[in-house]
Amino acid sequence: MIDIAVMRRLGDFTLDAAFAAPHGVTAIFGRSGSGKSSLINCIAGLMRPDAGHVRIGGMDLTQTPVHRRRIGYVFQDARLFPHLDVARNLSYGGTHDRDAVIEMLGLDDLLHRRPATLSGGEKSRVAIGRALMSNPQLLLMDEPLAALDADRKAEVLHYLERLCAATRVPVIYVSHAMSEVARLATTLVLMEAGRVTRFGPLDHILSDPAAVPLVGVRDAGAVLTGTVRGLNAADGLTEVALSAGRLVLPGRLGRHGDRIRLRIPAQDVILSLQAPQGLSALNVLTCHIAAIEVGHGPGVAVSLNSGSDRLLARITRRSAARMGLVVGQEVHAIIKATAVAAQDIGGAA
Ligand SMILES: Nc1ncnc2c1ncn2[C@@H]1O[C@H](COP(=O)(O)OP(=O)(O)OP(=O)(O)O)[C@@H](O)[C@H]1O
Repeated sequence: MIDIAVMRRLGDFTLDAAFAAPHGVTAIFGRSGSGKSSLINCIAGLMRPDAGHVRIGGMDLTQTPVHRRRIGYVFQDARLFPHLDVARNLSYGGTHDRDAVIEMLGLDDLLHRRPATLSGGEKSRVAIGRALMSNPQLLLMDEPLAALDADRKAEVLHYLERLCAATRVPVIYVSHAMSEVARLATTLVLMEAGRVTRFGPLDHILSDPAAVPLVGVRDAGAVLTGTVRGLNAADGLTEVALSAGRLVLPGRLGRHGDRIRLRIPAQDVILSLQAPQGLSALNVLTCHIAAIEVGHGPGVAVSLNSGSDRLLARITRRSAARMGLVVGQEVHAIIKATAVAAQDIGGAA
């Protein structure tokens, strides 16, 4: 269990953040300036909180000297030693699980290279490997993909997914990119102006219409887990089975039987009272309205039950009134296949 409550004044800014999370991957999400880095620095011991505690498995790290905290830290920039090759960079902090880490992060072919010859994505993978080989009791990652271009991001995200699914080391992952968070995390911590506004299981928060203003309307969207049922090579579409329906999505998304996670942006879900016909969209799920949350603006967030899955739709207040939407009502959710972007699809942890 991770149990954190820290207070720290920084000029005009006050960090006053508290949350608890089970082991697993905890994502700290918030916009720039919300205090994510200050919080992670307090956890790492790089910044001293004025008050509070950071308990990991019962040990209060704020009462533990930094060199005894056993924290692995991966920064935005890889911070490798330029004069050492990858093998020596990796073993700098220790050689814990060396072979497994090298295999998991695909580092075998890089061991004799110097950092200057590596791509940004390769550097990131080495930095993550180095942190793991120091045998940490907690792994902190502060926007590890922020400095990478889209292709390198996708490459490292793939390895991070494997790591997050396989490792028993609790991970705290800081990001302001919801597509990363939704693919990696089990617990979500939302931050705003130095405070934690919400924390809990990622799928609960992302399908909760009341959390939409905290997540941000553009980033709002439920995360579902489905099973790959088949790839149609002729038209390049993959069929994914959900608990009460199927989605057809573009691209090759794993192999038959794989469990995958999908993030479906709330703004890309259209609601219909009747089962639609003669529509180009391939994905229609029959749902029941679980909750309706009227925001301050023109939007309304609607959460939907489809079997045991939860979807989230964001429609205008005007549409909701015109359709007479009420809790319990049956509606049809239409999802355009291309609304689910490649970066929003990943292996299920
Ligand atoms: N040493 C300091 N003195 C004064 N203000 C500080 C100090 N360190 C951070 N701040 C302020 O605290 C706030 C939170 O900063 P922090 O870097 O923790 O945010 P963040 O959520 O990590 O942002 P980003 O995503 O841009 O990295 C900012 O307004 C920042 O200017």
